[in-house]
Amino acid sequence: MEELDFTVETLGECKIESPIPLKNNMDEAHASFVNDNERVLYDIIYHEGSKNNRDDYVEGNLMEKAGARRHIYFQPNHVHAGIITCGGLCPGLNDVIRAIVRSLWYEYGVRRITGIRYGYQGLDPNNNLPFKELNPTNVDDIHTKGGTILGSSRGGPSIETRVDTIERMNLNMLFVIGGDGTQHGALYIADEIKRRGLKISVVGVPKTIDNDISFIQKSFGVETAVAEAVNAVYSAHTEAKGAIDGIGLVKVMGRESGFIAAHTALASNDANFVLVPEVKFELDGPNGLLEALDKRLERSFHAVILVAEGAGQDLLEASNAKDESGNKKLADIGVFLAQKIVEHRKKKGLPANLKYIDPSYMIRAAAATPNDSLYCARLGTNAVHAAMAGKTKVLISMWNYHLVHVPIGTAISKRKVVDPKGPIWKDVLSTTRMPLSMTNN
Ligand SMILES: Nc1ncnc2c1ncn2[C@@H]1O[C@H](COP(=O)(O)OP(=O)(O)OP(=O)(O)O)[C@@H](O)[C@H]1O
Ligand SMILES: O=P(O)(O)OC[C@H]1O[C@](O)(CO)[C@@H](O)[C@@H]1O
Ligand SMILES: [Mg+2]
Repeated sequence: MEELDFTVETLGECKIESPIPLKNNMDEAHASFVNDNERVLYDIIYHEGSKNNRDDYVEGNLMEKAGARRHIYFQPNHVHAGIITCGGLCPGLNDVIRAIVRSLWYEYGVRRITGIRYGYQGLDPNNNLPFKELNPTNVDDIHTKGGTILGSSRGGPSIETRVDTIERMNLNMLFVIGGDGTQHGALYIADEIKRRGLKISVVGVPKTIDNDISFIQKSFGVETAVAEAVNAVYSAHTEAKGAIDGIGLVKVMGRESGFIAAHTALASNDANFVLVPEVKFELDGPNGLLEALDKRLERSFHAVILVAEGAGQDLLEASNAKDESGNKKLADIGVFLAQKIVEHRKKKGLPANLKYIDPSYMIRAAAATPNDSLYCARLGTNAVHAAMAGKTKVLISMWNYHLVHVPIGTAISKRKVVDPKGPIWKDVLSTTRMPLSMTNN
């Protein structure tokens, strides 16, 4: 078995008794403390034939269980906590902020909580973005809204400048809510903090509708994104069925990982073609999408195509443009496909009734579904427990239905993608009955 590094870094020994049992309605029996050496198995599959399956459970493949510790590192009344949200929007950001604030305030009695505005840009003094004091009153109903009350951004100042600001603010814990880029930034910030000999805990909460961060069962926001995308596919299907040889085309986000498209296809059962970045496809020729689409229309008189934004980039004109964070700007596969399909159908003298729906930002800006809200609440609360216990360079993750600590370095070591030979893609092929010959993986 591949050996992974799940060793979590801590700032020092935990010598302070946790105040949780003293707070509010909580007694010792309900505090539900987690022993610091409790572990969750990374791999719960029994591998038949393995000489001794227990040999696989080497330390590296055990994940540290998240949760409240009986003894903590920080004295609550000395804590000044910072919260930052970075990268693209994602349903549930406000839920996580709310959970962090309430857990700090009510479970630990922390009274100094500061929101940093507009992501890492808020750590650049040149931007003059005022900090926002946070408390249970001003986060009270934010979970009912999409977006982030703190604002977000791409790009930002140098790591040194970010840490200078953190140092000037006198923070001793920073909660970093963001995607892969954000967590890269968090790791470098934590490295710089360590280099300066500061005791500041950096805890990440992985945010992404793309679901592309590794060692996380499912990122928060993904479920809401899929629910919204299903609505778009429903509309595309309805439009397609209402026209002669109607074609519904829906584009969803997914830069390098096509989970939104794959999960939406499985949830809606209305998509006939699903195009994701992980699986190359041809447009023209006997094995191309256009030919397969014609055949489908001949047979069923309507078709729905669901495409992830990162799919088919090899068919488009490459550009070297990058966004402020250094992410490659993608060409618009949705508009491209819409044009090519209409051109192709017209050239053949066939009906070209195509309706194109791009719900990308509607999906991302939606408020979290109840299940996502519940997940965010648990991630936020457990991020607080981790920080109070002096854990650093760590993300809160759900793995095998347990909340665990994953070192940020491990989580960002590889991107999670839809495996073209894995069970999710197999089910997509099976539900869509898309011709295998169309994809040349
Ligand atoms: N390699 C890196 N080193 C340091 N900081 C980075 C790095 N990549 C990104 N960041 C920082 O992280 C922030 C967010 O990154 P990015 O725009 O890539 O979004 P993300 O966190 O990946 O989220 P998403 O892709 O889901 O929108 C940026 O403001 C940038 O400052
Ligand atoms: O338009 P923006 O803000 O650059 O964001 C687009 C990107 O953000 C994401 O939604 C991730 O947050 C990607 O799926 C997408 O490529
Ligand atoms: Mg990213």
